[in-house]
Amino acid sequence: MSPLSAARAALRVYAAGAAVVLAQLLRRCRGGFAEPVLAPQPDRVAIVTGGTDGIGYSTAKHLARLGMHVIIVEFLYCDLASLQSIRQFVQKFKKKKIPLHVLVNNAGVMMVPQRKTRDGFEEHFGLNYLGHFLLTNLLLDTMKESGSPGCSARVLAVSSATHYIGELNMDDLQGSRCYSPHGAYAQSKLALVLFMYHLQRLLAAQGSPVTANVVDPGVVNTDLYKHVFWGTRLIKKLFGWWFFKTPDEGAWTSVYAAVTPDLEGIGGRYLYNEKETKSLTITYDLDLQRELWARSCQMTGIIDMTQDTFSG
Ligand SMILES: NC(=O)c1ccc[n+]([C@@H]2O[C@H](COP(=O)([O-])OP(=O)(O)OC[C@H]3O[C@@H](n4cnc5c(N)ncnc54)[C@H](O)[C@@H]3O)[C@@H](O)[C@H]2O)c1
Repeated sequence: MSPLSAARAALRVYAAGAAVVLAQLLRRCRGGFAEPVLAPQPDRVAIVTGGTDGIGYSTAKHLARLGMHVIIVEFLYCDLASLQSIRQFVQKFKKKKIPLHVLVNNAGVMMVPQRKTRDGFEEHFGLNYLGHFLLTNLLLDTMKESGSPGCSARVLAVSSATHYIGELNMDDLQGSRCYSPHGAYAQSKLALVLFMYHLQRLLAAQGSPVTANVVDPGVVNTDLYKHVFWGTRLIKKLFGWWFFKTPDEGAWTSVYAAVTPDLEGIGGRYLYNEKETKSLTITYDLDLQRELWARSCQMTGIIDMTQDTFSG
């Protein structure tokens, strides 16, 4: 990415954020956000990555209140910036011999300075996207066993409105030529959408009782903003309580998508404010979905089952 493209990416991220904040403000003036009413979920198990803070903590809390057994990644230690740590986490989880009905791929970092994960991937791409790609793939067999027709297991990925201005640079996924923290964050959130859509097609083709959807929490008052420009941090500090959603409000779309009967058997959707909405046009590009999936399999060292499923 050239310096000019990096500046353009920053402006576009701020413009996308401002548009969401404005819409949230209008909604606040018209009565605000209402907590979805959901039925108890006893005997169901969920994993929420990044469940120690912010939206993830609120998601875990709400799911636990509905009666779910919730595993918070970090309490069962998992560093999503390390492929080895993810594999160890999955091994530990599987030793528990419990089912898995809901996986919320929520953890993330935003606009961090250029740095790498333990495996040498750019941090946004490696942690926000690839870490969840590996985690999900390693847990899929358990989820397939845990779901049943009429009571599917559910995979969710927490994306963001920034995906709308994201660009997937297949020639330089690690942003090594010219790093833009804004572009890298947006790319990781775009990759998550492509991932969920492709996964859903794969699961549907296999007739698996597992669905995959994307959730967008809106702009939420959390610590995610600690690396953004100081002026933005100041605005958040002064007006965040009014402009931004609270972490509980930000979690509602995740909680809704995790348990609502309205989405039973339904996947491949982008959900915002508990409603389906369109994602960026290129996210529906099947070739791009397939290409990213294949590259991600190579990068994480897992076998690509896509060819067998779609040709068989
Ligand atoms: N806050 C917002 O306005 C907003 C908007 C759109 C999308 N999101 C997305 O929501 C998700 C949650 O963000 P948040 O706002 O609650 O931020 P947050 O900073 O409050 O929480 C992030 C969580 O991710 C965890 N995490 C970070 N690095 C990790 C690692 N290496 N391994 C395991 N866990 C790790 C942290 O421990 C923390 O629990 C993120 O994916 C973010 O991109 C947030």
